[in-house]
Amino acid sequence: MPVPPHAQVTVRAPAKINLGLSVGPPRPDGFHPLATVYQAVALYDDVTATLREDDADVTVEVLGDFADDVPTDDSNLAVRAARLLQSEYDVEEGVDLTIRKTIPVAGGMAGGSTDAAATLVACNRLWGLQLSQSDLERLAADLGSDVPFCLVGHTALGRGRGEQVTEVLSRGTFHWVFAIADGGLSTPAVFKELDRLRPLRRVEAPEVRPELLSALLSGQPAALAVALSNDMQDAALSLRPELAATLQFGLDQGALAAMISGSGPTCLFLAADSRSAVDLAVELSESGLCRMVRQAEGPVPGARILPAPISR
Ligand SMILES: C[C@](O)(CO)[C@H](O)COP(=O)(O)OP(=O)(O)OC[C@H]1O[C@@H](n2ccc(N)nc2=O)[C@H](O)[C@@H]1O
Ligand SMILES: Nc1ncnc2c1ncn2[C@@H]1O[C@H](COP(=O)(O)OP(=O)(O)OP(=O)(O)O)[C@@H](O)[C@H]1O
Repeated sequence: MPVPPHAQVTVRAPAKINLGLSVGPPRPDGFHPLATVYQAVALYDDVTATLREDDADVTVEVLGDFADDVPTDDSNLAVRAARLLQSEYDVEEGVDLTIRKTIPVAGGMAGGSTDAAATLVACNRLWGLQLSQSDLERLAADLGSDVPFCLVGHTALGRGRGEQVTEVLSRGTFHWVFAIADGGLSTPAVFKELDRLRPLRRVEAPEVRPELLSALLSGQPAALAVALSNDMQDAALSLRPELAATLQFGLDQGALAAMISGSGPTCLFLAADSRSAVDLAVELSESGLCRMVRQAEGPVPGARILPAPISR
């Protein structure tokens, strides 16, 4: 039976990378203050929300490359996002969620966070809540530090624990290649390892490097390559030393820069142009150093509703 309009909404949700990730000493609440520059890249999960009119249940089904690694109970971040909307706005309807996953799980690319952001956008439309972008950003911050950025997308500065997001000017398009590792890394475990490796008294307040902001304004990949930084890289490499060989391989094959993505273990490479990105992706695929390789451009917008398919 055909589904009536607005009984089903699909939202496209991008992965994020951190072009700069500066981490301060832990706060009393256990979170670390950050100064980060996020960029949304064209590697997407699609979240489809289908209305349940007869009850308030929330269900989730996960399809795609990494489906087996994603929980389908109430710990799924997309389910948590739907339930948060229900409880805050006394919603009496339910939703069936389908996540088509392309973003690696526990890969340092905010896969779960972006599914949560997409679910907020989808259910806002599905349930006719008419919440503003700033309402959604407030709810997003309750779901996770990366979730507000996943709503906003493009290139943005993240402060606080990462949830305070302001857009940053960036010119042009950058070409990224991702080496996706076997298995994931737990974000809290990588923050813990970072604290173990650094003598805390000497950890300074987090800051964004001015050369990163000017490189983004210039739109020049060579300028961006020397401005990238990630304070979590040493901690991720300490937990997964074999990733150093993947980073070095990419540099040997002509990447302008190589870095761990967020908390890892995904390795990201900046290519000079789309042609070099294809060449690098082929070499990495044949290297046997990673589970799979993906290419994506950035920046791209945050979670966005896709046009409904045309039906007869
Ligand atoms: C590593 C990054 O991806 C960089 O953008 C984020 O900081 C992580 O963001 P996230 O996965 O949305 O993290 P949350 O779900 O908010 O927090 C998960 C756990 O990570 C740690 N955490 C997270 C963010 C932060 N600024 N400091 C932290 O110490 C805490 O142990 C927290 O309990
Ligand atoms: N919708 C979801 N997609 C992926 N993982 C989810 C989801 N919901 C809950 N999880 C759980 O969250 C954990 C972290 O997954 P996620 O893919 O968000 O990590 P990440 O990309 O490293 O996060 P970040 O970059 O925000 O730190 C997974 O191990 C999984 O158990």
